[in-house]
Amino acid sequence: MTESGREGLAALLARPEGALVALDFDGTLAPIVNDPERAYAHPDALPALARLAPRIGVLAIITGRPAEVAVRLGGFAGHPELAGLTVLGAYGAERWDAASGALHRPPPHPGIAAARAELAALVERAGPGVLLEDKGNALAVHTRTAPDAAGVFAALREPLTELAARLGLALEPGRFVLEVRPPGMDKGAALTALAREKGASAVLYGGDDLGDLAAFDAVAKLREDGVPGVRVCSGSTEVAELAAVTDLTVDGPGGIAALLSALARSIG
Ligand SMILES: O=P(O)(O)OC[C@H]1O[C@H](O[C@H]2O[C@H](CO)[C@@H](O)[C@H](O)[C@H]2O)[C@H](O)[C@@H](O)[C@@H]1O
Repeated sequence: MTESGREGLAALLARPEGALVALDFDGTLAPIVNDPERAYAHPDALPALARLAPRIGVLAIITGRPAEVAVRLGGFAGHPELAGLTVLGAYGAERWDAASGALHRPPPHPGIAAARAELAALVERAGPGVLLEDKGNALAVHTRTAPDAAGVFAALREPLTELAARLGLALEPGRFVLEVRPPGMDKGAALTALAREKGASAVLYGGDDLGDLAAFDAVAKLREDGVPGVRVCSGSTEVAELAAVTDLTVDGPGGIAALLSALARSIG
């Protein structure tokens, strides 16, 4: 644990009713699997979240998934303990609040329809094991199940970067995934806005992938602005570099669930 992380954690435990705990979904609450449609939350995640939520100010999920997909795969709806949960989907462009059940979803970016048509052909040509995940307002090309997952990922990066730029979209690289999505929002902006909205006195953010870097940067910026925070890496061999920019590394989604349970026990 870094010194700043220690301070962030101490502030969270000293005044848990003012704390914001925000977590990524895939790779942090849900183990990574081959089929994105079957990426369910770790069995210990929901009980840990349910124990922690009533003991802190705000619990949030900030994910690249559409908000309603994260709610479904996480099993987050209909739990009295999670009545205050907020899920920010599509890197913060979408919002679902458990309290009201309301879902805010912006209209699709005009470039997405054109990207959809082009990507279908590109994925077809890329060979076996390359999958297209259609998220409505974003398109993710997965190479995890290709025979040469890393090679295909590297080969697709340039054409997808070019396609995204041409259509006014952004390219979001992740764990064997290249996502084409609307620009203008990231997890850092989403986390900062939520922290300000809720008047958070301390922040904890946990994530596992490159898309979480903006949120880790946001925690560092909040710290400079006087809001203590702690950055937790859900560790993996796939994104080993993340440990260098976080305060604490735990062993994947199981480690995250154990940390959340330990926080709930410490708060009492
Ligand atoms: O922001 P996140 O919640 O971490 O979502 C990021 C992307 O996660 C998903 O892909 C990743 O998980 C899949 C299921 O375990 C795995 O097969 C894939 O290799 C990973 O990259 C999701 O499918 C994407 O849409 C998200 O953007």
